[in-house]
Order: sequence, then C-alpha cells, then structure tokens
Amino acid sequence: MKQIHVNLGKDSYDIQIEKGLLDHVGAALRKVIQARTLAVISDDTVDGLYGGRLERSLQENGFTVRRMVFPAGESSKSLRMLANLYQGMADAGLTRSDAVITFGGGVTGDLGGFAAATYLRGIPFIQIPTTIIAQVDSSVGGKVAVDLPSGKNQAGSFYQPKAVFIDPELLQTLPIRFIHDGMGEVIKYGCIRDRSLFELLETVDDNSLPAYWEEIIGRCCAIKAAIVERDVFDLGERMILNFGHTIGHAVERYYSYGCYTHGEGVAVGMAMLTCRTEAMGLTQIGTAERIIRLLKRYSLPAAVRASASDLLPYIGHDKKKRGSRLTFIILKKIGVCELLPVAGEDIPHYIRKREFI
Ligand SMILES: NC(=O)c1ccc[n+]([C@@H]2O[C@H](COP(=O)([O-])OP(=O)(O)OC[C@H]3O[C@@H](n4cnc5c(N)ncnc54)[C@H](O)[C@@H]3O)[C@@H](O)[C@H]2O)c1
Ligand SMILES: O=C(O)C(=O)C[C@@H](O)[C@H](O)[C@H](O)COP(=O)(O)O
Ligand SMILES: [Zn+2]
Repeated sequence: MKQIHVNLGKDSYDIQIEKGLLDHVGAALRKVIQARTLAVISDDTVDGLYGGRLERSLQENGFTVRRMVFPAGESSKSLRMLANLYQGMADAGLTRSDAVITFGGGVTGDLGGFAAATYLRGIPFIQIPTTIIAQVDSSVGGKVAVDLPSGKNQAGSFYQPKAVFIDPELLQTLPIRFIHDGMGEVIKYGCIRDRSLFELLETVDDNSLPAYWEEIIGRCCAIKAAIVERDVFDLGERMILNFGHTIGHAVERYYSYGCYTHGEGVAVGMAMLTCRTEAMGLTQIGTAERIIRLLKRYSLPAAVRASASDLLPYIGHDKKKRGSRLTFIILKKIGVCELLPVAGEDIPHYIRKREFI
C-alpha cells in the first residue's frame, strides 16, 4: 500500500494506492467522511463490471448507495449529462452532508466532480479512478469540467476531492486501446519531470507493464501532487501538466471526440510540438525522435491527417491563453521543460506539421 498526501491546507487529502482496495474501500472511506447517502456516479461499462462490488463494500460500512449511470465516452462529458446528474442528485435527496463518489475514468471524474462542485454550491466528493489516465492524472488536483462545443473542459472549476482511492487491479479489464491511451499521459510525466520514468518506459512493454502499475501510478501521482501543492489554480508551474495538450485538445475536438482519445491527442501534441521546437533550436537534438519511438512502443500516434490550419481554430480556446498570447510548454530535453509565452502572430509556427522523422 502506498499513500501520498496532497497538502492544500483545509483542502488537503490523501491518495491511497493498493491492489484489491475496491473490496474494502467502504471501511477506508468511513475514516474520511461521515456521510449517510452516497451518489456513486459511473459510466455503464464500469458500473456493469464493478458497480455491485463497490456498492457492497459501501453498504457494509453503513452507507446508503444511489448508483447514477451514464453512457461511456467523451461525448457524455457534456452540459446535457451534467443536467441529468443534477436531476438524479435532487431525486436522491442529496444534502451537503452527503457525498458523491466518481467511480470510473477521467470522463466520470471530470463530469461527476463538476456536478459535485456545483450541486448545492458544492458537496463533498471522492475519486475512485478505474483507468490509467484517471489513476495517474485526472483523479488528482481538482480540475473538474465538461466540454463545450468550442472545446475541451471549457466549463469547469477547481474542486478538490476528499480522498482518492486507487486499486490498480481494476486495470486488468481495461481494453488495450485505453492502456495505451493512459501511457500518453504517463509519457508526458517522463518528458516534463522524470527522465528515469521515461527511461523505464523505454525498457517495459505491453506484457511487462502490469508489474509496474503501482510504481508508475505512485510516481505520476507524486509528481502531480507536488506541482498542484505549489500552484493549485494553474497560474504558473501547473501549466507544465499541459505539455502536449494545446495541440492534443485541438485534435480531439477537430475529430469531434470520435476518433482520437485524450491520451492519443496528447501523444500527437507532444510529438508535433517537440519536432518544431527542436527544429527551432529550443530542444536538445534527438529528443523528438526518442519521444516518437516511445509513443510507437505503446501504439500511440505521433501525427494526424488534419492540417495545421484545421487545428488552429481550436487552439484559440486554450486555457493557457492570456489575450492573444499563448503559453506553450516545451521541452529543453527529456525530463526538463519550460513555459514559453508566444505572441498571437507567432502561434502558427508552433503548430506546423512535422517536417522530419
Ligand atoms: N481533470 C484532469 O486533471 C484530467 C487529466 C487527464 C485527463 N482528463 C480527462 O479525462 C478524460 C479521459 O479519461 P479516460 O481515458 O479515463 O476516459 P473514460 O473515462 O472515457 O474511460 C475510457 C474507457 O474505459 C472504460 N473503462 C473505465 N475503467 C475501466 C475498467 N477498469 N475496465 C474496463 N473498462 C473501463 C470506460 O467505460 C471508457 O469506455 C478526458 O475527458 C480528459 O480530458 C482530465
Ligand atoms: O491537472 C492539470 O493541470 C492538467 O493539465 C492535467 C491534464 O492532463 C488534463 O488533461 C487537464 O484536464 C487539462 O486541463 P485544461 O486546463 O487544459 O483543460
Ligand atoms: Zn491530460
């Protein structure tokens, strides 16, 4: 069992990582909150696989459980689904002394977390992430949101969970595409802050990965917790967690969330931008090639058919924009990144398609 504390004053919480945790998570939760009724929000896949087991563990510890289920997929991270959840929470008679559990991937955590942040102006919530993306990234740090037609995560909030309970055994049922999807974010952590994690990923493969889940999840969560503690509201350092995301979010949105997953978009974004910054002399030679090789190892894309001008309209909605200026996160070398504010007229230079490798 591994525990990581996220120190945010009165909003502090623990991340618990433990194989088999699902079956005794009710007891662990009792130590954190005194709620009576719990709204457990999941998509239909996760509810079908694990909803009964979670409900049993919660009931055994005296909680009344209301399961709220929505269709799996990014298209559910919407205002329409948010309204459905509000209705369900009202029907369940949830009060501020009750709580929400987001049980699923990043879509569930972002959507359900935003519902918890805003229902009755905020009721407590707990993250039980079930995908790699959610276990290494989205369940920590309190970014909750839904997508708008203009782009990803455009209506949201910063709202910290009361606890994060991670059971790596749940990854056993995750389809291979979403294993790879999650590796997109894991590779991001290696790129921005952890060269030795990047090097580890260069030696591991699909077959040996499961043996490393606890280590990988623990390292990513520790990196994210430390960054969030220093910059919870994304005003400076936290922006580095967005490496690859400016282009990645545009790719997801350009293809209407139906073609590339989040991790795949981020993979394309990391590769495309690093090729450009390397060509501009801002990044150590050979870095882009090394990233692309690692992406391929986990069957992740490094390019898309969409042209730079296809993607540019969606880049205009990036949250790292201030006026016309956009801050890119660029790599100096593997494990070392920096913020690079770019004037509006220069942004297209960073979005050009790859001209080498
Ligand atoms: N808030 C943040 O800091 C943050 C960070 C990273 C990503 N995100 C967001 O997270 C979302 C992507 O997350 P995701 O990749 O987890 O997507 P997801 O929640 O859609 O899950 C991916 C798929 O895996 C299925 N699934 C989940 N757990 C499973 C399990 N244990 N076994 C079998 N199937 C399972 C789901 O039903 C779904 O079909 C995006 O919307 C992205 O913007 C947010
Ligand atoms: O927690 C953060 O900060 C991140 O940027 C993590 C990202 O992996 C995640 O995709 C996040 O949701 C992106 O946020 P956004 O502010 O670019 O919408
Ligand atoms: Zn992300």
